[in-house]
Amino acid sequence: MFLMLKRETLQEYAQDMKELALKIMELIVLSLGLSPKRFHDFFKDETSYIRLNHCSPCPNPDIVLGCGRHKDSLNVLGQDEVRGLEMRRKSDGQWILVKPLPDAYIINVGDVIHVWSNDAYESVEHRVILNTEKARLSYPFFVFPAHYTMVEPLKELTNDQKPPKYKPYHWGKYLATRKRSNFMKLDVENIQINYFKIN
Ligand SMILES: O=C(O)CCC(=O)C(=O)O
Ligand SMILES: [Fe+2]
Repeated sequence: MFLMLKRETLQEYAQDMKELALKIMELIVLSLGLSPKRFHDFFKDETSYIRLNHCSPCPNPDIVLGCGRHKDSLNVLGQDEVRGLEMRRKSDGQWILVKPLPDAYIINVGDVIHVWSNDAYESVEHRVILNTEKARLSYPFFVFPAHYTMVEPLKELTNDQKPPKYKPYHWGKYLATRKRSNFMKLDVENIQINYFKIN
């Protein structure tokens, strides 16, 4: 399959996605009882991007994944009509197939909001399984803070009764470490926010 996309089209799409993602973050922040612009400074030098995932049909979907299990930072995920995305249900660890809905995005809250909110919001583990007959396309927009951002529970949300549940971590270093791990195909662990969890 060939995908012909003009640079301007993707730039325009990215701009719209960024506005949508920031709007969603404002709603999340409001729900935490903070000022809607509380997260904005983290994104002054944002490092957001679009990923285009194309999975060809596969005769042996039992032995290979389109995308191994992982968690992300906040992303707005568009997908075509081919099923493949699975989310891990927390209660029993089962993988649940996400039915694609026409004209709907999936909002993945992701790790950074998980940590900023000190566990009020939770990042969900997911993976992509392959289809025997059909190719599949997905196009998540990841809204990433500046590389120099220290990610840690927001001070306003922690106190002596509710201590921070994560140690601060450097976003750029975290990303670099993840990129070096095997993120792609194997059912193996890669670095996750629980590495910074305070016991
Ligand atoms: O293809 C999908 O539906 C999800 C892809 C994904 O999880 C990712 O690119 O991080
Ligand atoms: Fe993902």
